[in-house]
Amino acid sequence: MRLRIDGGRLLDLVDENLAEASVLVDDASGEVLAVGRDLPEADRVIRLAGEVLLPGLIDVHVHLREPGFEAKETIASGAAAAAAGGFTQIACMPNTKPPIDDPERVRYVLRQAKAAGAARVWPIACITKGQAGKELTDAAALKAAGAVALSDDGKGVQDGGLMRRALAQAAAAGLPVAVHAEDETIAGGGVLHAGAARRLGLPEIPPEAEAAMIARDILLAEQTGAHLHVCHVSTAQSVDLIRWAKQRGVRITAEVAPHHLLLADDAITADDAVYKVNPPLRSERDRQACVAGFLDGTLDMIATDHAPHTAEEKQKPIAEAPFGMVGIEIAFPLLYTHFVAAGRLRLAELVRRMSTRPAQAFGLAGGVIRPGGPADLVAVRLGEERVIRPEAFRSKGRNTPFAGWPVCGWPVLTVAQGRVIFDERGEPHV
Ligand SMILES: NC(=O)N[C@@H](CC(=O)O)C(=O)O
Ligand SMILES: [Zn+2]
Ligand SMILES: [Zn+2]
Repeated sequence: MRLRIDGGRLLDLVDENLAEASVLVDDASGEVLAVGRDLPEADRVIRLAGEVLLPGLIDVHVHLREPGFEAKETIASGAAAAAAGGFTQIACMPNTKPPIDDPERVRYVLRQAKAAGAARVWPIACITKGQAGKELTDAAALKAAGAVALSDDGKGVQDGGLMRRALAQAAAAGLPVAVHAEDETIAGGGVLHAGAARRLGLPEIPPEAEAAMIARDILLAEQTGAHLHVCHVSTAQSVDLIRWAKQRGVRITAEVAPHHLLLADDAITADDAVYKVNPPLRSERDRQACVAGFLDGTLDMIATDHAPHTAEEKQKPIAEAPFGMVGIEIAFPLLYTHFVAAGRLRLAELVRRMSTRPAQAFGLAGGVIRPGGPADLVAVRLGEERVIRPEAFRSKGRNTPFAGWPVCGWPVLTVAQGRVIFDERGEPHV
């Protein structure tokens, strides 16, 4: 079926202009057939009201919780939440039960994702069997089954010698290694950054727990030639180390989560586990260093680290509740509002950091709307302000500290592989 989308304003990522243009897509090939004015007839026409058309967003770090933790999220609910957030492709972390550490489990994730029919899902497989940090998985076999990266996300690989062999094997297989950098001997069972930890009388996670492991992995990536992808960067030291690694020519990419750009530990004034996340919300100085690193490109891309948990789990005190925040349905509006509308970043640059760059780093097609490219796009209403209401999320997870924040830039139509996967048009609220 050929679908034509009229009435939108297309963002050109080269000259950064917005121009009225139609897009003709085909769900048989999943490709864009044509872009421009006076396009040919289609089987179905969607008429937009001047919304801005962007390439589908791509999030390389989400937790879909299936198999094993379906009360938190399923592949179907997470992929639908992604579509509502304007994401057409997501890569999911393997810290499920059982963990995704063999080819059959990779294929299981792909099958469930296909059946869900929402955002496309790319499985990330474990670095070590069972994420136990003892024995390596088979990188080549995992890649052949469809894994796009390796990660033991949720914890760091504590054994440096094992990590060195993991990077060598991943380099040979052609897979990036996405690291959750956390030295457990430094983190020592902490739960919050120093300021909030002191106020609430809880143990801290020192920033060195993250930065020390990033330093180790940079040196190992340089030595093995592997592509090191650093997850959820949260400290000033980490940003400096990644900047240094890039100057040395190390193959490294890094992501930062919206919550680490927009919140610091001074937001935590009570024992409320909605603020509990790993790595923790850091100092205001760390937050500003992450913002500077994001703006100057040291931190290449946004990834949400969408980490759904049940209300019951998050009602526990900080000491006992699980780490994690959801974010995939609100990432674009939050960043559009606080960076683009605030005049700190151009729209085209935000789109590169949420679509083009993640696609390049993980070897995915997409990140640009062009004939012959994947028919993945999102229409957003830049001017319409709405308040974040977790109860309206498609995700099963409601655990976000951004509830009640007024933001604009909401996605209203998401198309993936030429098929509508989210449509919430209707009258603009303003
Ligand atoms: N980020 C989190 O706080 N939690 C993640 C694990 C992780 O990303 O390390 C989770 O799986 O819940
Ligand atoms: Zn992590
Ligand atoms: Zn994660």
